[in-house]
Amino acid sequence: MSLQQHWRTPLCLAPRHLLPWLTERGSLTTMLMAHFPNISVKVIFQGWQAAHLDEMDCLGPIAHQQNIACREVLLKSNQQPLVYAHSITTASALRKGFHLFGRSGSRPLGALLFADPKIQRSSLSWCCIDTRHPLWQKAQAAVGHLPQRLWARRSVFYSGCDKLLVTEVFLSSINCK
Ligand SMILES: C=C(O[C@@H]1C=C(C(=O)O)C=C[C@H]1O)C(=O)O
Repeated sequence: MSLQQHWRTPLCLAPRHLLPWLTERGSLTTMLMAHFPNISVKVIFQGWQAAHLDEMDCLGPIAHQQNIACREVLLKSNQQPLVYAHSITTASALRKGFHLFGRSGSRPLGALLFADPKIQRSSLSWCCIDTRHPLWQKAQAAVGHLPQRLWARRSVFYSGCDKLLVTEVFLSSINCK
């Protein structure tokens, strides 16, 4: 059955082994480190990019007028990619609440986000993305061959009025040990 691609997909449709990963409210990086050896962050892209249509509304109307700062990474265990992550924020947020976004480098973004008590996180939402979704296509460009459908989650981090949208796509190698 081909699931509709929308971010209100009920979790009951997700594979059981992915549920702990899809629902983790703390740092995903920290959870990966607890289950896999030698976690590293490979930065695929860090710069300005247009937001995808299904992301625009998450950042609010300001995102329709401003450039969007984007960071794409692979979280890997040794050389095995586990998660493709895509994070976006606005130019004005870069100057204020998420001024460290552009300087994370190969440090996991979560190390910055979860260290700041002023930063709050919205609820998680989930989607089973397929080859039509731009993030599936970007993950494939980064990783190579991928299953036709991948489960992803996303949430908005808030620093005051500033917003950062983080989307994490779980690659087939991740299996909650
Ligand atoms: C938000 C977190 O940071 C992780 C690391 C990211 C990065 O370095 O760009 C992006 C998303 C997350 O998978 C986390 O650890 O939960």
